[in-house]
Amino acid sequence: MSIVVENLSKTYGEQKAINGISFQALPGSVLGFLGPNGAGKSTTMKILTCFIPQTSGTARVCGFDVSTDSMEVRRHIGYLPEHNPLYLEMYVREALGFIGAIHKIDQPEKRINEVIELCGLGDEQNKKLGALSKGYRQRAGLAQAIFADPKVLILDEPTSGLDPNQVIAIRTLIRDLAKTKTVILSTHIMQEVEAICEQVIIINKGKIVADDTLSDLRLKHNNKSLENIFIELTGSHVH
Ligand SMILES: Nc1ncnc2c1ncn2[C@@H]1O[C@H](COP(=O)(O)OP(=O)(O)OP(=O)(O)O)[C@@H](O)[C@H]1O
Repeated sequence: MSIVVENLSKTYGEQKAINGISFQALPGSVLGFLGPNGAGKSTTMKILTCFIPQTSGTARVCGFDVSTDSMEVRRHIGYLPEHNPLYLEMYVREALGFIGAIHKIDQPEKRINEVIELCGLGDEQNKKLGALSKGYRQRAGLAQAIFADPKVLILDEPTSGLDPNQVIAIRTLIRDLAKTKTVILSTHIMQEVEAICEQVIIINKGKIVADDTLSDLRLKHNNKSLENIFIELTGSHVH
C-alpha cells in the first residue's frame, strides 16, 4: 500500500480543517480526491507531502511516516501544488536540472529531455519559467513533480488554466503515469474524474463522505451523475 492515512486530523487555531480521516491508495489507478471549497483537500495533501504537520493521527507514504521520516517521504513523492510555486527567474531546463541535482539523478540531461517530451514543453524549453503562459507553467510544474520518477504523485488541480488540447494531453499523461505509480488527483472538474479516476474519495467539512470505485459509487446512487452524487453528499446546493 503506497499511502495509508489513519485517523488524521488538522486544526488551525479554532478551525478543524480535517477531522479524523482514514483512507488508503494503491498504484495502478488514479484516485480522485474531491470536495467543496474548504473541505480539507489541500490540507491533506500538504500533510502527505510534509509541508505541514498534522495535529493527530498518522500518514505513511511507501511505508514511511510523514512525521518521523519526512526525508524518505519527500524522496518518494512528487507534488504539484495548487499554486504552483516555480522559481520564475529560472529557465525551464535549468529548473529541471536543479531538481535532478537535489535528487542526485544519473544522466540529468537525458531525463530533462524525457520529461520535456512527456510534458509537451519542447517549444518552451529555453524560456524562463516566468515567461511561460499559465498552462505551460502548469506543465513545467508537472515536469518537476515527475522528474525524479516518484512512486507517488500528488496533483492539486493539475489541469486548471489549460486549454482543451492541453487538458486532454495532460489527462492522458496522468493516466499513463498511474499505471506504475500511485496518483492522487484533486479537482473540481467532475468530467475529469469520470475521464481518468477509478477510485473516488469525497471529503466534506473535514470528513470523508465517500470512498469507493467510481462504478460502485454510481451503483449505490442509482446511476446518478457524479455531479449529482457530489451535490447530494456535500449539500452544496446553490439557491
Ligand atoms: N493556514 C491556514 N490557517 C487557518 N485556516 C486554514 C489554513 N489553511 C486552511 N485553512 C482552513 O482549513 C479548511 C480547509 O482548507 P483547505 O485549503 O484544506 O480546503 P480545500 O478542500 O483544499 O479547499 P479548495 O477547494 O477551496 O482549495 C478551510 O476552512 C480553510 O479556511
